[in-house]
Amino acid sequence: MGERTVPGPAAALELRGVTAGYDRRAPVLRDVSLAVGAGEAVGLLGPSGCGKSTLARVSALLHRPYAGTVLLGGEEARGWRHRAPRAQRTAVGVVFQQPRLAADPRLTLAALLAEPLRATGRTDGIPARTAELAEEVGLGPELLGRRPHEVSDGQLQRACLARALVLRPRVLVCDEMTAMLDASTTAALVAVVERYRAGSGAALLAVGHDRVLLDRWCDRTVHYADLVSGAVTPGRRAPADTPAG
Ligand SMILES: Nc1ncnc2c1ncn2[C@@H]1O[C@H](COP(=O)(O)OP(=O)(O)OP(=O)(O)O)[C@@H](O)[C@H]1O
Repeated sequence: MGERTVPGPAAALELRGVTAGYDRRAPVLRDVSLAVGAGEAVGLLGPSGCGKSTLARVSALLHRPYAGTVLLGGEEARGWRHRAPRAQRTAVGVVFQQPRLAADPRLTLAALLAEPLRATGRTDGIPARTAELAEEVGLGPELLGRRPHEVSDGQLQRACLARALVLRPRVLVCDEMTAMLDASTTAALVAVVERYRAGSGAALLAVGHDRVLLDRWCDRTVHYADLVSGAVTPGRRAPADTPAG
């Protein structure tokens, strides 16, 4: 009798042979593969301009690759940006480096937090959910009525993180989330992410330049160069990173 193959648990996020960029003739990502296991935290290092943010955007279904496959919980992505099925779009939360580019300047922080709830028709209990999240990320209630230009970068990034968590994603992508922040705000936001992961079992892909932070924060740290043409095996450590950017 032939040996039975028992399938392993599906990765929370997987990129298989992804080629992507902004010009088909010169893609930024070429045949890149990466798997982030369910509940796993993976740090991604790499020199400035190598394509980490592009990879983060592909992972969050915000940028359509030219070739290759993105899987969420073992299911192939079936669309990109607003064409992604709602269940897949909401399975990934993303936080970018620059909150001022990511946040709509016309919205109050309360409206910013509630936006994904409204967009997905989950309008019941919005004030309670936004208050709960604001407290979780350390945003005082007096800040919720302010607009982005009336708060600090750190406060706005706390709001962006809360917004990324409001739909309780299975995967969180943090693209240099703390690069603009001081040490205490960095520690506070990392703690928020870790509390969320401990409570939800969500996976994390944390892109950054700070090797010490990523090593401390994540289960493993991979280097972008190791992702090209072949998956990184769990447990493999990245070689020393050259600080860049
Ligand atoms: N919207 C865009 N249009 C054209 N080219 C772009 C665009 N965004 C990024 N690029 C280019 O794609 C390449 C990879 O950029 P990306 O932002 O993914 O790199 P990165 O590794 O995140 O860099 P950094 O560490 O400096 O943030 C760069 O050469 C960049 O100039």
